[in-house]
Parts: sequence; C-alpha cells; structure tokens
Amino acid sequence: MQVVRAEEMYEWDRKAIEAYGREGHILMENAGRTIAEQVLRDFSGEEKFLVLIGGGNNGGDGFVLARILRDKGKSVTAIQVVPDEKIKGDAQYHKEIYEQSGYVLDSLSEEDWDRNTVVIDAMLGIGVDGPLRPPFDELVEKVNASYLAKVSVDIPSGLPADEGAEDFQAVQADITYIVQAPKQSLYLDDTRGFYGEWRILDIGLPPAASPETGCRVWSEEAVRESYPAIPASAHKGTRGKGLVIGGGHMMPGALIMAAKASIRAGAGLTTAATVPAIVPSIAPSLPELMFTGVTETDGVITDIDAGILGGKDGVAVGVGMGRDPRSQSVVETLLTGTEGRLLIDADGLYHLKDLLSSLKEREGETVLTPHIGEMARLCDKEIAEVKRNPFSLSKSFAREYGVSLVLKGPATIITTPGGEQVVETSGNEGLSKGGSGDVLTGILLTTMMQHSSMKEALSNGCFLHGRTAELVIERTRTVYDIVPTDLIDHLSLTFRTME
Ligand SMILES: NC(=O)C1=CN([C@@H]2O[C@H](COP(=O)(O)OP(=O)(O)OC[C@H]3O[C@@H](n4cnc5c(N)ncnc54)[C@H](OP(=O)(O)O)[C@@H]3O)[C@@H](O)[C@H]2O)[C@@H](O)CC1
Ligand SMILES: Nc1ncnc2c1ncn2[C@@H]1O[C@H](COP(=O)(O)OP(=O)(O)O)[C@@H](O)[C@H]1O
Ligand SMILES: [K+]
Repeated sequence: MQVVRAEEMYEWDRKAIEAYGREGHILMENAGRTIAEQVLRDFSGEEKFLVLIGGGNNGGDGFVLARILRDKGKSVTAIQVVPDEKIKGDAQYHKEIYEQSGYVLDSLSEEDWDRNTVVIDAMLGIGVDGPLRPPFDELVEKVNASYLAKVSVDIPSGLPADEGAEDFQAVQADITYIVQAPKQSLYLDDTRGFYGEWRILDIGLPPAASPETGCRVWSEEAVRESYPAIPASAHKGTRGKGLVIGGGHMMPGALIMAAKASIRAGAGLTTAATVPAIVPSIAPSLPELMFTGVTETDGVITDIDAGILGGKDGVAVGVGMGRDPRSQSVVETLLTGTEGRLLIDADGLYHLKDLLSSLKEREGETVLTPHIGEMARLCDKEIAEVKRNPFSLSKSFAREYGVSLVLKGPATIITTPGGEQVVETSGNEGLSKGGSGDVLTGILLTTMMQHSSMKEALSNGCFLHGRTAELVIERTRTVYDIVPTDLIDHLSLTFRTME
C-alpha cells in the first residue's frame, strides 16, 4: 500500500476519472457507501448520528453517508455547516439526491449533542488550507469539547494530509475512516494521534491509476514474500559473518545486546571488537560470540586494525562505544577501510557528524539508524523540524550522502540512497527503553548480510524487531515491563509467523 500526499491523492482521483472512465460522483458514492457500511459495523446499537457536512468533497462524502444511514433506518441529524453557495460539483449532486430521497437538512441545536450520539465529521478533508476559518474553527472546538464518540471521514477535519504542518487545529477523532490510502500525517509524531483508531477503506479507485509515490507501507505479506529461506545446504559461512564494534568499559551491555540479537536473528558467525577488559564479563553468557581486539586507552576504543574487517559480510559500529573524541578514528577507519555493508548507529552517528565528507565519498553501502534526535544533529536541524518533515529530510539526506537511512520511531521511515521510502509501523510503546535500538542494530546486521536488497533487509529487520515486541506483549510481558532482551529471547515468535 502506498503512502500519499494530498497532491498524489488528487492525481489518482483525476486519472481515475479522465483515463479510466470513472465519474467523480460515482467515486463519491463509493466512498460514502464504503464508510457508511463500516460505520454500521462499528456502531451496531441504537446510536444516533450527527453528520457535520462541509463545503468540499469531504462534505460530499458526508451527504452520501447521511443518506445511506437514513436508508438503513438510523436516526440521523445532518447539518450542512456552510452556506448553500459553497456546495458545488459532485457534492451538490449528492446533496440533491439526499433531498430527493425525502431527507431534510437540519440546523444545529444544543439537543443534537445528546449522550447517545456519534458525531460524523465530514467537514474538511485533504483540501484544508491554512488556519481554520469560521465556522470550522468553532465547530472543531465544539466537537473536541464534547464527550461524544467522534468519527472522521478520510482525515480529522483541520489536519493536513502532508508533512510540514506547524500550527493547526483539528478534530480529535476516536476513529478515522481513511479513504483509499494512508496520508503522510498518519505517520508523524505530532499528527498521528488525531486519527484515533483508523481504518483504510478501499473505495475502488483503480489501482492502475495510482501514482507512483515512492513510499509504501511495509506489510506482513511483503515480509513473507521477501524474507530469504535458509537452504538445507547452508553452513555458517553462508549465513553471514558479522562484526560488531563498540562496548567501551562503561557500556558493555549495548554490545552484548547487539551481538546476541545478531546471533539469534540468524547470523552464521558473529565477532565483537571491543576493549579486552569487558570480554570476561560477556563471554560466559554468550558462548557463540567470538572476540577480536581493538586499540584502546583507559577503556576507550581509539582505533581498529583494518585487518579485522577482512572476510566480513557486514559491520555494525557504535553501540555502547561512547562519545570520547578519541573514538572518532574508528568510524573514520571504517568509512575508508571497508567496502562491504556498514551500519552506523548510536555513538557511531555522533562521531560521524564530523566525517560527513568521508561518508559522501564512501563507495560501499552504508546504513545509518538514527532516532529523531540523532537525525536532527546529523542534518543540523531542530528536533521539531525533523518531526514535522521526516519524509523529505530523510530523502534529501539519503540522496546527498548516498546512504540507506532508518529513521526510528513509532513509525520508522526507511529511505534508500535513491530516495525510495518504506514506512514500518510494527512495535509498541514498550520499546521506548534504552537498549531497544541496540537490539535493532544486531538484527539489522544480520538481515543486511542475508538479503540482497538493502531495502528489504532493513524493512524486514525493523518488522522482526517491532512484531516481536507486539507478540511478547500478547504472550507474557506488558508494555511496562518488557525489556529489550525479551525481544532477543523471543524472535522465534515472529519467525514462526513467517513459516
Ligand atoms: N480520490 C480522492 O481524492 C477522493 C476524495 N474524496 C473526498 O474528497 C475530499 C477532498 O475534497 P476537496 O478537495 O473538495 O477538499 P475538502 O477538504 O473537502 O474541502 C476543501 C474546501 O474547504 C474549504 N477550506 C479549506 N481550508 C479551509 C480552512 N482552513 N478553513 C475553512 N475552510 C477551508 C475551502 O473552501 P472555500 O471556503 O475556500 O470555498 C476548500 O475548497 C477527501 O478528503 C475525501 O473525503 C472522495 O469523495 C472520493 C475520492
Ligand atoms: N513508542 C514506540 N513505538 C514503537 N516503537 C518504538 C517506540 N519507541 C521506540 N521504538 C523503537 O525502539 C527502538 C529505539 O531505538 P533507540 O532510540 O536507538 O534506542 P536506544 O538507543 O535507547 O537503544 C527503535 O527501533 C524505535 O523504532
Ligand atoms: K473530515
């Protein structure tokens, strides 16, 4: 499924009409009918419906919905919130059908905000532009202040479809019935909450007319199709020889988690490059792990011998490495001394900030896995700006430096060096604990060694991580007590679903 911006949604609509012979009013009928059927499934009791209808096509969907709910014998109050002259085109067409069906438009009164009422917000859709003007500003405020159940058609009124919105006032929906395809704002930290629960409803726009948005949502089906099976003839040398570099004397745990996650995710041979002092504390609990030395001073990794990179299929650097400036040379050696797949995370990203020109010159494939804060630092932006524009900032950064980017968060955005994007949404708030990122790094080290397509490697690795968090919560832990090592111990829960 593709993620769309408003302009792309309009293009899909336009093409469906102009090149595929669909009439606009039929598309609107389909949208309103599909949503009405879902409303009737979600609210199957004695509820009354208060439908608020705006002047654009979102309001047009509202006329269809109000008619169908009335046809089904439901108690409906339908309010056109704008003057008659604002209703045009397909919306006017459906307004006329509504009226010819013998149904009336009501005027809003205080009694309409009765307890047993569901507000259906069909005021503004993806055409919203700028701060809300009357009467929408007051109506949105009134809807939000009421205790009634609120459902929005396509998008909560007032919320922009695209990333980048700074100040907006929007309906806080309990459920949003998204028309055809998810909009960018469904995946942004500051806007996703307005959607409430959401469902994407196929209103029958021809798939062949869909624009190529270059951004898709990763699905379980995509994982099943692209996750490589282990051939019966496999041996340890064919399943990836990985190297994890990190874990100074103050943060050995990060290295342990990454290495263990890589092994459990299925790597053939995993080696850790770290300060020798911590090896005795790691080795007994992780006998599968091999070790190699580094150059160190006072428990700080100050360099690596490029010889340890020989024969490795993938290298991950940064976990628990620390920010001592003396460690920067490790990242520098990797950028210039490796040709294979290199993943840079955590403190590795901190050091990378001063090495961006070497990054640009690197020919091998590089993966960066920043969270929002690390991304802001890498591209010299405020955190708030990255939160508002994660799609476009990721795309320009990935293209400029020729890297794959995994911008982590509740919705993780994966960007290829060519600017293609994937949104991966598995996981839950239980992952907001130190160490979750280290586990992800270990998993990605393995997947990037086992997939030929880097995009699939990263998308599948993020899925493995997030889906395991979901399954652990279903089976044993809760979002309160789950810890990152639970993920490592339960990767099998997700692998089983992929068999
Ligand atoms: N494939 C598709 O695309 C399909 C789309 N469909 C549906 O159409 C919806 C998009 O419809 P749309 O383009 O008519 O936009 P929409 O948001 O209803 O109204 C915009 C109007 O509102 C106004 N207005 C704008 N900003 C404002 C503000 N700040 N404050 C106050 N008023 C403001 C402005 O009018 P003005 O007041 O300027 O005359 C503007 O013209 C989409 O979300 C989906 O539900 C389905 O039916 C079928 C398939
Ligand atoms: N609220 C959340 N919902 C879903 N996933 C989350 C949430 N919070 C964090 N995550 C995931 O957990 C991981 C956290 O990584 P990171 O911030 O680097 O953690 P750390 O460095 O502390 O180990 C990422 O994969 C991120 O997508
Ligand atoms: K709406």
